Amino acid sequence: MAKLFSYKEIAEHNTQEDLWMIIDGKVYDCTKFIDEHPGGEEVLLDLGGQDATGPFADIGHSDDAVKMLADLYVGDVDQDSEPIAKVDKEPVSSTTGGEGNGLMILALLAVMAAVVYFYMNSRKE
Ligand code: HEM
Repeated sequence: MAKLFSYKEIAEHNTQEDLWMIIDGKVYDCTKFIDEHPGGEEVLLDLGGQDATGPFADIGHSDDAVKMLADLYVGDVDQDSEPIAKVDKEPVSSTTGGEGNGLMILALLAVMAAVVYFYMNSRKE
């Protein structure tokens, strides 16, 4: 039976010296392949420890590329394990962004109100 790895465990393999990724529920150790990848090492490093199913498919990799995966296979994803929240910081920054936008709209409204006020006043004179 294939060895099962939790999302958390897989996520820890995200460096140039130790790089795993998930494609179609399977776990691949791409460490030795980083230097050989025709698409460059950057894209692989960016997806280290994560699910690369979408990006891998989007490129339209050849059958040869798909066959290469067999050599890198180390096991399967434990689907019962807790998926890693993509980027923890994201909701925080988007909330801050939201607040920033709200303040910006308020400031704009205040400026517009002031402009209208002065315009009306200047017409009265
Ligand atoms: C371990 C997994 C991967 C293997 C074995 C692999 C293999 C290959 C191979 C053999 C090629 C040459 C073209 C082809 O035969 O399709 C290629 C190109 C490429 N790969 Fe990957 N790849 C992997 C993962 C990824 C991932 C996750 C990305 C993320 C975006 C990626 C992006 C690219 C790009 C941009 C090219 C260049 C395409 C071009 O210039 O036409 N690859 N890859």
